[in-house]
Formats: sequence, C-alpha cells, structure tokens
Amino acid sequence: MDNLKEGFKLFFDLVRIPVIVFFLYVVYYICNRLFLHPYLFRRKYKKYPNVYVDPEYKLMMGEIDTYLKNQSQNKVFYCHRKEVAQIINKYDLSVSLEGIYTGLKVVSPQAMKEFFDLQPGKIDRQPETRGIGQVVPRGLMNIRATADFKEKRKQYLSLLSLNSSSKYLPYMLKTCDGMFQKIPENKYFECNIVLNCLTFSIFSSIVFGEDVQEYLSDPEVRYDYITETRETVQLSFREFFIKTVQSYIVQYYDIYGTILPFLNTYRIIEPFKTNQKNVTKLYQILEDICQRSSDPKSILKQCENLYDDLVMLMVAGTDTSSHVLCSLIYFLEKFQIKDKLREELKTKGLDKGIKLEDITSDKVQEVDYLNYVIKETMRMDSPTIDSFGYQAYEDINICGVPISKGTLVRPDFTSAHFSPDEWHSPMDFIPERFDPESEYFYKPSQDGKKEARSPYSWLTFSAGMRKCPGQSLAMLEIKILITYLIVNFDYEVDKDLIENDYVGFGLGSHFKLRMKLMKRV
Ligand code: HEM
Repeated sequence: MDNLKEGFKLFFDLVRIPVIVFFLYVVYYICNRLFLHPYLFRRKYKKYPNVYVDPEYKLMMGEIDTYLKNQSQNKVFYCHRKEVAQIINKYDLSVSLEGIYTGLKVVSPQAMKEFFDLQPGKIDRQPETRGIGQVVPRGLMNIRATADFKEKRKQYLSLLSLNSSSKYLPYMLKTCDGMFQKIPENKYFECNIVLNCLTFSIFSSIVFGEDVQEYLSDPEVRYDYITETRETVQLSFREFFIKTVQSYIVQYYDIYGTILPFLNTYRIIEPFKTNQKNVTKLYQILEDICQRSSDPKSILKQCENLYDDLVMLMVAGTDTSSHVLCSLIYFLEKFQIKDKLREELKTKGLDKGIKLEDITSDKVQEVDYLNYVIKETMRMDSPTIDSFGYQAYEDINICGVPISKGTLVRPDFTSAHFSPDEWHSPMDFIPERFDPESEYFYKPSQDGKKEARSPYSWLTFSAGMRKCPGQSLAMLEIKILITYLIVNFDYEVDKDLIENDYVGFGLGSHFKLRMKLMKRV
C-alpha cells in the first residue's frame, strides 16, 4: 500500500510542473487571442487616418455583436453589411474583428486595385482551416496559386466557359419546366426551396452527369445523416449535402472552435466529431455516385478530379445562383419592371407560348435589359458579400498602410457596391446604370464630366486571378431560368415581403420567398 502511495506521489511530482506549464500556456493563449491580440491590432491601425477602426471595442465579439443586434431587428446579414458599408465607405481600409479573428477589409477602389495587383506573389488565398475549408481542404478555392492550381483553373475556365456552358441548356430548361409545371396555380408556396432544388439538380447533373441525376431523384435513394442531437435520419442526397455543408459554415460562429481551434481541427468534442462523420459519409456517397456516372458531358468525365473539387463546384454553383434568382423574382415585382422586361424579351422572340428549345443562349444574350436587371440585382443583393480569405505572404503596403506578413485581408464587396463616389443614388434600384447610353452609367459628378466607374465597383464575382471561374455559366443559367419563368408565368409575391425594405436573399438570409404562380395564356 505504502509503495502504491509512494508511486502516486512520485507520479504527481513528475507531472506537476508540465501540467502547470500547460495550464499557464492555455490561459496565456486564450488571453492573447481574446484580448491582447485584438487590442494591439486595433491600436496599430488607429493611427492611420485612412483606416476605419470601430470606436467601440466589443470584447470578443467584434462585428458579430452588431450583426446579432441587427439580426434581432430582422436585418439579415446583407442589410447589416450595407449599414456598415455606409460608415466605412470613406476610408481605404477597415479593421475587422470577428470573434478572435483580426483582419483588414479592403474598401476603396484604389485599395482594391493595389490589393489585386499584389496577387499572387504577395497576397494569395489563405487556406481556410475552419468551416468549408474542412469539407474541401484540397479544393481549388482553398489552395495557393501554384503551377498546379493554374493548370487546374485553366481547365475549369474552359469547362465553364460560355461555349461549353451552352451544352447544359436543354437539361436546365427541361428540369425547370418539370418543376414549375407541377406547382399548383394561385396557391402560395416557398419559391426558395423550389429554386434551390432546381439549381442543385442542374449542378449535380453538370458535375456528375444526367444519368446520375435520374438515380438521385429516385425517392428510394436515401442516406443516413447524423443530426446535432446524434440521431440518425434518412435524407435525400440534396438534403444530406446541404446539411453537411451548412453544419460546417455554422462553425464560423462556434465559440469553442473559435477560441480553441484545435478542438475543431482534431474533432475532439461535439459537434465537430459528428460533423466529421457526416463529411466522411459524404465522400463515400460521392465515390458511389461517381461510379454510376457515364455521361460524357459531365465535368467528372472531362477532367481528373479530386472529390474536393466536385463538392466545391456544387457548393459554389447551387446556393449562389438560387439566391440571385430569388432576389430577381422579388425585385422584378417590388419595382414593377416585369412588364418592361417582358417587352424587351418579346423583341427577341422570347414570348409566351415559346417552345423550350427556342429559348437559346444567343437570344437571351442579346437582351441587354435582362443583363442590366441581373447585374443591378447582384449589386443590391449580392449572394456573396466578400471573397474567400486572403492573406499577406510578405510585409506589404496598401494605400500607404503597412500590413504585416500573415495578416488576413479581404475585399469588401458591399462597400464597393454602395459607394456614393461610384454610383448615383446607390441605395436605389436602377438597372439603367449598366446601360452605356444612360446618364447613370458614369460616376456621379458635379461638373457633368463623364468618368467611367472603377472596374472594382461591381464585384459580385470578385476580380483578379482568383475571380469566380463560374461567372459565364452562372450568368447564362440565371438568364435562361428567369426568361423561362417570366415568359411562361405571372406571379405575385407575398405583400408583407414587398413592403419590407430589409428583404434580401444573400448569405445568411432567413427570408422565404412566398409567392403564387399563374400560367400566362
Ligand atoms: C451567381 C453565382 C455565383 C457567384 C455570385 C459567385 C461568386 C464567387 C466569388 C465572389 C468567389 C470568390 C473569389 C475570390 O475569392 O476573390 C468565387 C469563387 C469561385 N467560384 Fe463562384 N460564384 C457563382 C457561381 C459559380 C459557379 C456556377 C461555379 C462553378 C460551377 C463557381 C465556381 C467557383 C470556384 C471554383 C471558385 C474558386 C476560384 C478560385 O479560388 O480560384 N461559382 N465565386
């Protein structure tokens, strides 16, 4: 017995010092990440008059605090960012604190120019270890611009070009027709869900092939998903995919994972453990799906892929496009421009009664007003509010402000989209601002001088060498689907939504697009 006691004593004597050192390190780490580092970061930038630093320091929460307040007043993330944009618009850069994460937002057109010019040598993607970065660690969006990346990106740009995208049109139209013709007339329904199913179905067929889409739409095909309460439920591929990806996006705001990221990285505790099990399952499902695919048109069959890229393309292509379609349907009704758009479509033969095969890429591309309305929708309610993370890989300087190696920097699209220096009445919906013949096309000026807007004033697809490679495909898809809808149907959006000025469908939105459809005869 005495020997055992002695043994324990010796053991505690041995481990005491390392345990105390470890404990002190954890305390130091937490204090540094939570208090010291954000404090010093703010102090460093306070001395630069062209950098905005929020005068009120919200301990630990930073911007998340204002966001939560705004959300409680039903102002979704995008509305919150619009309010912030109006404050920071007068500066070149802005200090951003979200939880313990510090960084800089690039705000003015000049700062944007310098930011994009420094890519890829001095500024490049910061591989994301949280959220989506854990689902697609080797995905194109998460890696640096090495030679391999450039090769891969070239391949995607060619696969997603306007020319290549046109071959997906018949499937887009057929799927859209199949879904909308089934919706009961004159009855309110949630259009978000229909549009999300639609873009998901289109993208899974572009990525994996049409034959796979037939298999996936079989109601018998279900997968085991583990919920937050650790129950197992059976979900369709779409539901499984969306829930798995969303559970990772929520991690950005998970307090444990934010303060102690290793819990998240090594999946030591819930919910990270469960999330990881779902991701492992997702990759098994993808393997199964890929084996079933034989469609030569699919992206899968045209390039050597990592599953990470397949997942990334599905994420990038689905929600973004369905959000834009929601906003478009909403703005067309809110600002009563449906009829004007119909008149413009009619001039190119796109009118009620048109056969599906007669809605072609060439015809929709010719309707300028359609292009203006879509671009203005994306300016006002962009599905993306900023880019993926970038970091400085060397000590750099933007607009005279020194930025140390390792600092997180990202362009703030919302500030660009609402800059009063670039846009006439930026809070108003004016599609004509994209029409070169219109007085709104140029920068606002006191002396009537016609000065072109900065190329960095409209950034829905970002800019520079990491700019969205899916822009042509996304624009074509949106044009085709909205043309189909507006030509074949009339619709009414819920009055409460129309009267609410905070409605937006971009990232973080909880709004449901309640509307009813009437066939045009
Ligand atoms: C309305 C639809 C879309 C919008 C608004 C959008 C927007 C964006 C934005 C803002 C970025 C980040 C660029 C940056 O970090 O600087 C991005 C990246 C990306 N997008 Fe899109 N996107 C859309 C549709 C698509 C589609 C349809 C695809 C492909 C199927 C796609 C594939 C990608 C990929 C692969 C990247 C990563 C590029 C890289 O890191 O080099 N996107 N997108």
